[in-house]
Amino acid sequence: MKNVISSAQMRDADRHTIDTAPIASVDLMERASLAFVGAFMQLYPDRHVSVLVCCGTGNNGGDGLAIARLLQGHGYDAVTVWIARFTERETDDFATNLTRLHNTPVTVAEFLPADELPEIRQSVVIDALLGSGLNKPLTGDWLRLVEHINQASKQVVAVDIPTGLRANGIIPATEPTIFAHEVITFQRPKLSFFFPESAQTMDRFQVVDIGLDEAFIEGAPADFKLVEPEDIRLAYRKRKPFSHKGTYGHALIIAGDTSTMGAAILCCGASLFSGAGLTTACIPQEGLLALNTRHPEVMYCAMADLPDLWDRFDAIGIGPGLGRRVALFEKCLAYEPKPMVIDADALTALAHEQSLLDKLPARSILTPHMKEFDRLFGDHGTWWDRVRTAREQANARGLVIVLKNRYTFIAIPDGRVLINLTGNPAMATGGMGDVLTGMLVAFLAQGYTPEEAAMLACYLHGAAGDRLVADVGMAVVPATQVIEHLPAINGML
Ligand SMILES: NC(=O)C1=CN([C@@H]2O[C@H](COP(=O)(O)OP(=O)(O)OC[C@H]3O[C@@H](n4cnc5c(N)ncnc54)[C@H](O)[C@@H]3O)[C@@H](O)[C@H]2O)[C@@H](O)CC1
Ligand SMILES: Nc1ncnc2c1ncn2[C@@H]1O[C@H](COP(=O)(O)OP(=O)(O)O)[C@@H](O)[C@H]1O
Ligand SMILES: [K+]
Repeated sequence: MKNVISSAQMRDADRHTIDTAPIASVDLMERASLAFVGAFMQLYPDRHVSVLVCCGTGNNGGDGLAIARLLQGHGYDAVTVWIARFTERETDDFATNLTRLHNTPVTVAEFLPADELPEIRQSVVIDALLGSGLNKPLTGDWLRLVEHINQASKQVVAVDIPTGLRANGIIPATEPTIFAHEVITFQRPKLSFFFPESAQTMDRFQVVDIGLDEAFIEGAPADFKLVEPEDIRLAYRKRKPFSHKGTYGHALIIAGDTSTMGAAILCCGASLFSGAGLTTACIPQEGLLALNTRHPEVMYCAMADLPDLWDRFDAIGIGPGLGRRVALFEKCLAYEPKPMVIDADALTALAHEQSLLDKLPARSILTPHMKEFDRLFGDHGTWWDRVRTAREQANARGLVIVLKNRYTFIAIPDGRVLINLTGNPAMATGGMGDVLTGMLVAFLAQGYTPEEAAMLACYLHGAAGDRLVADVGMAVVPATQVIEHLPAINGML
């Protein structure tokens, strides 16, 4: 897993790399700018595209000046630079890069406070006004310039972070920022990029390596960790030659009601395709025909038989489409504790009867989306607050809380939050959460720890959706397709 680090830690990594590599600070800026230009050229290969690079006078602006020079060197023939001289301060590396830029044909215009801003005629604006040095909301001339750029409705590519966006995940809705279509960010994504409020500021980001000392970054204390493909490869256990169905555990899915039987069937299908040795469904009897037709491999257990059969199961998933049968949930909490995934209607039951929270088996997995989370733990005005509560609750109660989102946050008992990067908006369709729950139960049944199960299920669920978009070209991914695509994921493990 990779650390997500703060701006202050990034500055430390910067300094450490300069001291130990060793590399001159201005050469590190050159490396960052080269990396930016490499990514930019992929986005805009046409050398005749007109580009306006808007620079502040700090190091983000210094990057902008180097980028303008490098683009010109690569044959981009319509590069213009604007410098916002709104303060007398400039960094040394900015000054060096300005001298270097003056030796090129790139046109440079400087603007003082209150100067009138000309119309922006270029097609693409590179935002190098302010970066991770942002220390207060934009006001005055900065705000005026940012609004001028936003109003021009051009394609905006931000250097490192959109001007005005804080890096630390706290994104006040009222703080103005530039709107960037693309962000090319250095070494690590900024924590804010994973919070839904960042959508008011940016569309997409990509990370470029600028050669900072990785060992130093990974040695820094970090509460947020990115789940990487390598983590999945290491955690995932391939099936053994002499194994049998008993090796892979027995998953019980307690789900479904008359009008929501599909949720139970999706959940069972996901368990089946995620490798549980056996899957049993505790559904209303009226759903049996559908279940047997769709997944003849899945067994059935009547509600009344649950207490007698309970010992057979290695992991329990409860909640998808459970509807009026939620009383079952309370009953199950009285049986011998088993690894458990609590979703959907079972989460709502928890919200109504908070005392049940204390009865959950240790290290249970809760899988709320935003609304379920707030019903359970109270309204939250921002995602930062919501994630903070998830951390506190996971830590205090020893739970794994899978807070579902474009980037799902997995709060684990030790206080850390794992961020899952896979998945895409084509997956924003009903039933997708039921699939995730079935996957989680299957991994628990196979003996994975709740943390491992959460990491594997979230990653593979999103990766299956990503494959369907990238390889099959689907614009919308129905949940059944994710289930059927899960075996194909095996090829990447
Ligand atoms: N590893 C790194 O940290 C590297 C950083 N580089 C670049 O350096 C940037 C950070 O540079 P700086 O620390 O010089 O800071 P910035 O260039 O982001 O900001 C410059 C200065 O503006 C002032 N300021 C902050 N918020 C303001 C506001 N709202 N209104 C008016 N003034 C404000 C602050 O005094 C700040 O130091 C990064 O974003 C990145 O682009 C790269 O050059 C290379 C490596
Ligand atoms: N825009 C998106 N990007 C990535 N993943 C998404 C997106 N929209 C939904 N998902 C994923 O799909 C699942 C939806 O879960 P949920 O809202 O509980 O669905 P349902 O209740 O319909 O089953 C979550 O795992 C979520 O992360
Ligand atoms: K910027």
